[in-house]
Amino acid sequence: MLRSHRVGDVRAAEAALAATLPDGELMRRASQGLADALGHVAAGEVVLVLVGPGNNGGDALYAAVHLLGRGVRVDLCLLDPATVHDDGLAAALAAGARVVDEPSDQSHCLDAVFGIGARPGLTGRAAGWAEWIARSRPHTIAVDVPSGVDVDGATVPGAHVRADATITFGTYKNALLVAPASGAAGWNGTSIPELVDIGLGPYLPPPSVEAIEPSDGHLLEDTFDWLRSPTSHKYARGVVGVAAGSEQYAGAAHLCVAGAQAGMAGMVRFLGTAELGRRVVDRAPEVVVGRGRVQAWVVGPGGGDDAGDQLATALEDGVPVLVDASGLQHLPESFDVPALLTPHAGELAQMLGTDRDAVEAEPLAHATRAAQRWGATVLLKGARTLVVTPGRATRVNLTGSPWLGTAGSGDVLSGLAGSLMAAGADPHDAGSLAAFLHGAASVRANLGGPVTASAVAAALPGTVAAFHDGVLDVVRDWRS
Ligand SMILES: NC(=O)C1=CN([C@@H]2O[C@H](COP(=O)(O)OP(=O)(O)OC[C@H]3O[C@@H](n4cnc5c(N)ncnc54)[C@H](O)[C@@H]3O)[C@@H](O)[C@H]2O)[C@@H](O)CC1
Repeated sequence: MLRSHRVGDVRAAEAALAATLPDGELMRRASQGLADALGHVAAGEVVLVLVGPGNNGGDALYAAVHLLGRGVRVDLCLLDPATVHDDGLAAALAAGARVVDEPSDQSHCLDAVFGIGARPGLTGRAAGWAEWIARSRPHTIAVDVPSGVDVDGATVPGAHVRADATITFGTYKNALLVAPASGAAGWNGTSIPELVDIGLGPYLPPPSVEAIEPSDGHLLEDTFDWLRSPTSHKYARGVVGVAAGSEQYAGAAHLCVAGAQAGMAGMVRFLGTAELGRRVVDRAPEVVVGRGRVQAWVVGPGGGDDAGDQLATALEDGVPVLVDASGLQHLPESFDVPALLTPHAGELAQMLGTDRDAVEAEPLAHATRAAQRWGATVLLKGARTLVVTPGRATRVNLTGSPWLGTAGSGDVLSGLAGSLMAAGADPHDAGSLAAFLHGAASVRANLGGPVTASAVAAALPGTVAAFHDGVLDVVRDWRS
């Protein structure tokens, strides 16, 4: 699991660790790690270091000393010479760095304007530097975080640096994992921001945000007891009820069922019109049509006018429920059962009485508001799908690719997540595991190119197996 922490928690952990170490040792570790991570810069090349007033600038100045020692040339732009890290500057100058007034034609840039001490939004010269990066496109590495982003809220409320990569210290920060700020941290293909271990681990509290990784296949056996049982049978695995599809969106019924069949439940029960039921069974003969006992319900994908009635009926069963799409327009005041709500940004905006732009600008804040409002788990679909449950570390999904934004992929996701709930996962684990598997399946289905929702569903069983066996390979493909 990748973990990110809030600034206050990072600072407290740093203070506790620093108290056990000689003065300056933390910055020494950070700057050494930073210089090591800059191994791709060759002797003779010029790196422009944008230096702010705090320790973030100090890290970069000491890293510059290492670079200069390797024959790299270093230009320094100082935001304010009066407030720069004095000892760091003296060391860099003594090693041969040169102070320049403004950026010019350097092809490498180190953004050390602000770190975790940043107030969001750059102004004045710092904003001008961010503009220069956007215009001249030097290869830019952000130190700890890209300057100007909101580190905890993971938003980009004003001018900020857009980096090609970020090298961060001690633990991830929310802004490096969660959109939209994660876009400024410079994800490249399959890589994520690089983490330099400075020894913070034992001093960190539980994370603010976490992300499932390919090596977390143990989560399946941790979550689904019956996976370890040789006497397991279909009812032990659970039955998932799917109330999805309508005359207008008949395909949603098929796709939701396909997602549910690819999940962990032992049986799928379908509820819909007689005609839709016949069509579902024609394509998926394992499905049982009609009411009966289920361990979790999925209501709403591609639903019609009766979505409200279907949700009310499902809630009478007293089992966990996943509500998607049209079902989201009929939410009760609160839930008496574990609930997973799976809106996209537009649907979440409607639920909260705001507009889509506001949700996209602050997805973490809005998903959190909705989770608290309904006392439910909210899975906010997007390029960085969020799963938010009051009292739990938020999960952000890092698998998938832009190709996953395709008609019907949400129907597959809700079927899959409902299937995991029926099989014993709570809404938080079900939503986050489903998002992880769904994204990974899309990449496995066709790395680097388009996928259909049906192809994603077809790739799911193999993805579950590979995850369980710890042999998942490439799971993301984001090219910025
Ligand atoms: N605390 C520690 O022990 C360690 C800190 N490290 C580094 O230290 C950084 C944090 O250092 P600092 O706390 O000095 O914080 P920063 O280096 O982020 O700088 C904060 C300073 O910048 C000013 N500032 C922030 N945002 C501004 C804005 N938008 N416009 C104008 N001025 C603004 C603040 O008033 C403050 O003076 C980390 O990100 C990391 O790079 C590392 O060396 C590891 C160890």
